[in-house]
Amino acid sequence: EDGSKLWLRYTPPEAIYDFSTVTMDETSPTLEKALKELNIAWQSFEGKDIQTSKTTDAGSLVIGTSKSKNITSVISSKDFDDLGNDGYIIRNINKGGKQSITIASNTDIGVLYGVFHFLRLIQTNQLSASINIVEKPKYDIRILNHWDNLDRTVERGYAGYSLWKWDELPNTLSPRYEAYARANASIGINATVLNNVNASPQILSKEYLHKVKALADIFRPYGLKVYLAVNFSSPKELGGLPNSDPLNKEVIKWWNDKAKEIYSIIPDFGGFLVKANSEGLPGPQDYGRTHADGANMLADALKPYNGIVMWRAFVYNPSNEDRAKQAYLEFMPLDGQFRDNVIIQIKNGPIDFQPREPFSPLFGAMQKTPEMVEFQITQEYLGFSNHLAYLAPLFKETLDSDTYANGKGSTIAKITDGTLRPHKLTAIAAVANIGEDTNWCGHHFAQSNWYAFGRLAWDHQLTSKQIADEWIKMTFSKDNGFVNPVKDIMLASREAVVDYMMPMGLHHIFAFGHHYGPEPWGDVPGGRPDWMPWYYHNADSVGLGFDRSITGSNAVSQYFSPLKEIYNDASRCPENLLLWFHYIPWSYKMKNGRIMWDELCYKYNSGVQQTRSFQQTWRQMQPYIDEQRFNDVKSKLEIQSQDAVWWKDACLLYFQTFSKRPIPSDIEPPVHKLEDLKKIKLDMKHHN
Ligand SMILES: CO[C@H]1[C@H](O)[C@@H](O)[C@H](O)O[C@@H]1C(=O)O
Repeated sequence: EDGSKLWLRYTPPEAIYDFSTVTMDETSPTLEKALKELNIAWQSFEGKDIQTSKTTDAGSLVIGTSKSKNITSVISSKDFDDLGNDGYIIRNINKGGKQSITIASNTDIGVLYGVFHFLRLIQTNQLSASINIVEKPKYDIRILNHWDNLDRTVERGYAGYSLWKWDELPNTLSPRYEAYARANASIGINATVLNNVNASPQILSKEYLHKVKALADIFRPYGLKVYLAVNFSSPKELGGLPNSDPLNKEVIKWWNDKAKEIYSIIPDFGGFLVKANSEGLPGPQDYGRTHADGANMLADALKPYNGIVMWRAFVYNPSNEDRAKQAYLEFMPLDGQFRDNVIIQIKNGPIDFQPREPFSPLFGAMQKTPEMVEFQITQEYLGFSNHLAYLAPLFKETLDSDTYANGKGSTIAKITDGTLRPHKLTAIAAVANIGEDTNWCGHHFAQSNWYAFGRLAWDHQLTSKQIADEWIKMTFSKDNGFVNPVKDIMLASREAVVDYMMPMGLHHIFAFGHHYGPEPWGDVPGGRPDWMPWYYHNADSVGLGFDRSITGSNAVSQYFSPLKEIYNDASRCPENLLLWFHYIPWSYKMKNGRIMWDELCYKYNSGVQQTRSFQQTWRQMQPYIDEQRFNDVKSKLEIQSQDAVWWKDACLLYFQTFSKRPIPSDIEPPVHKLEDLKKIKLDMKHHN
């Protein structure tokens, strides 16, 4: 039992609904996958293949689209009006005294999603006799971003090499390609960007497009569309043109021709994801043009084929006095200038996937431009694949944040899912944590973040608890003795990471480059200030934190009222963001009466204690699961708790050189010396 089966284990549940015969009177590659899935489950539950029949008398499970006679004879056509492309109905229908469950959709992919939902209900013991479910996704495009390079290294990937074996494609096809598509379909993910946003121009070469086509062909029956990240300089680098200026006619023609070529090879190609003028990558600004000029040129090339452009807002610049302000400053003036097949892809926070950030103030601010969230599933800043950090609470914290853009209740979820702004395009993205490792994600619990992203992209109203509950039951065990304590670990885990790494709004005090361990003292004389930890923490003899108030960088003014006033006022600012928005004296009184320095010590300590309690709980879980996964998780939790101590010691000992105050006597005293911690950077390599 190695974890390779993800949440698709189909261990026999308490009660099995009889679907030994499935009725279906249509066929398509996707419907065949639906039958195949039912068969995998039935094999696992009962050790037998399912039978299929074309008429409803035979089976107790009927599946099909609104074109199926079996379906239209029991479900009225108006029930399909509201389902869109991906929605479905699962209904128990009593016909002449005979019960049968019907799974129906406008499309075959909707049927497949319905089948996965039905199987999830069985596996989690939730299928009821009176079932009547109508579901459709909140977002049209539910997309993974792979940061996979063509040499198969993965930027910020901690689960081995890339799944895509470019050297073997298109002739040799790994079975994992289908397994990947199937896993995505099971949670409603319907799109994927195959390559890194730091994109090689080579991906658009004819040779690579044929490799991409091979993957697209495997993914298609599972409803998974392929997109590519493109390098803005491709016309120059790949096409040999003198420049890649988006207003140059030759450049425009190059992209038009390229789009035509792509669609002749992959007719349902999704579109482009672009990182431009960010971290040294080329972009329209190289030619004095704007993000809108660049995005629109690509959008025009893709438009005839219904392709879209996801243009990233991840930009920052050392000349700005506050990195957190840059995206807003660059993009707000362009609101209203983008084509209708462009969507702006914004990281959840204004800096960079930190354990906790406030939401990016761009959300809701661009009134005329569709916006989408980019989350990071891969744990670049949350302990890689070594630390257990269940991210649904982080994702939901962003989605549930009220921007006040259209008055109270303008949550990021409602801004981006079309509820408040009827944009043509709605989408949600996350940077994948998937690699070649047998268990896909490096840590068994990291699979839950892939799962949670898919589930929330489908329905952001689901709670973190519900998602954890179903994931645990399908992945490990349905026994409450296991489910409840493990769910508690998961639900507490992200906050524990915040506590032992960067509590109270601290951010970006990571070690240079690898972003695993702490390096609050880090400095490169003459280096870029916005890459230096001191730029973010500002520790000195008086206090700690980044002053983003009106009298500081004034980043607070990028938020709508009343948030800007709340964030601006240290006494009203949520304490978990205090040092994000304010520079606070060490002796400042917190709401609980402690001074800021003491509170910082208690927070770091609490993070460490939580990792210890995770270990304790996990040790009791041995009877419930297989040896291998039990031990894998046990040793990872050990690493996590050692790392937590390292973080606490490094940050407290370093900040103490400024605060000059004692560490409260009732917390664990540091076991390291600051000089030693400074000598050895905490790197994941330590543990291998
Ligand atoms: C793909 O590059 C990444 C880079 O590795 C990462 O450290 C930073 O978080 O963000 C960049 C981005 O999102 O573009």
